[in-house]
Amino acid sequence: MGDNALMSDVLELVDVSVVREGRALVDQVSWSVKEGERWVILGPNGAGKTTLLNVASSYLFPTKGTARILGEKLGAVDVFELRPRIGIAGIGLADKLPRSQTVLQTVLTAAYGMTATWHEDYESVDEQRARAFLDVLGMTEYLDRKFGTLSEGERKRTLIARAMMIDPELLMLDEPAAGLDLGGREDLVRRLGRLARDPLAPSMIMVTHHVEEIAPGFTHVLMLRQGKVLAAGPIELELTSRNLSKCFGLPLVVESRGDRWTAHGLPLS
Ligand SMILES: Nc1ncnc2c1ncn2[C@@H]1O[C@H](COP(=O)(O)OP(=O)(O)OP(=O)(O)O)[C@@H](O)[C@H]1O
Repeated sequence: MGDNALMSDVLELVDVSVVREGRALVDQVSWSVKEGERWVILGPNGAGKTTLLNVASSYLFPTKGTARILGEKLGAVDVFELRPRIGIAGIGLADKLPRSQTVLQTVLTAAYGMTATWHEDYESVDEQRARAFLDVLGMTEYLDRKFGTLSEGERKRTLIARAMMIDPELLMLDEPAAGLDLGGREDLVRRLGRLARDPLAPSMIMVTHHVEEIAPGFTHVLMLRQGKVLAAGPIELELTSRNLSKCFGLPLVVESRGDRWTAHGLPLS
């Protein structure tokens, strides 16, 4: 990473609101993500995290405000040119992918912007890349397994490899550790940590509910509550007990141990 002057904005939201049925799901959010940064979006259920991620990935237009993604202004750019530059690993995608395709095919099809069709004429260089990403995510033993037979953790790791396959400039991870058991979560956090610390890896934005899921190497946090930004900035400055308590609406203590985070509620008096 260079110094600030050298970093360009990967994402620049100015006063962005998303209003539905008279309610601001995202409320006057101003937020910028610079190249190379790794952001965590934290917030309780219904805070607007997914809505914000949908704006940041060009799938939702703000009702008010302006959004620039990878230097392009939403509304003035052809989103079909923009979207291939953004990798998204969210469990919503899993339902759209054919269950009968193998893990390798599931990742390979991403290179061609498809969810389904499988050709026999993929370039061998693409296959090598798909194998390499699956290896990074610990999926080498599952290459020939049908996607539909994978466990949730295996499916999530496959989806991250798939998102990497397009060589994205921005990688979005929507609750990648939700539903995983302790071992699965720790395995994923280790792998995400390796990715986050790789200077060649894309800028990243990860949505989560739990500070325990923040992998080492993540640099910034944005806390949302009722659609509004409560805090945004470097993790070591903003991930405080005070901010987290306000964010989740009850007294919480957050601690860092080594390069990881934990949080717990205070006992009832
Ligand atoms: N199309 C819509 N119309 C009306 N309300 C909506 C719409 N989409 C989402 N909402 C509401 O907006 C709020 C924010 O939803 P969003 O999914 O962004 O929250 P979230 O922080 O991702 O929540 P969770 O942690 O539960 O996934 C929720 O109260 C949700 O019910």
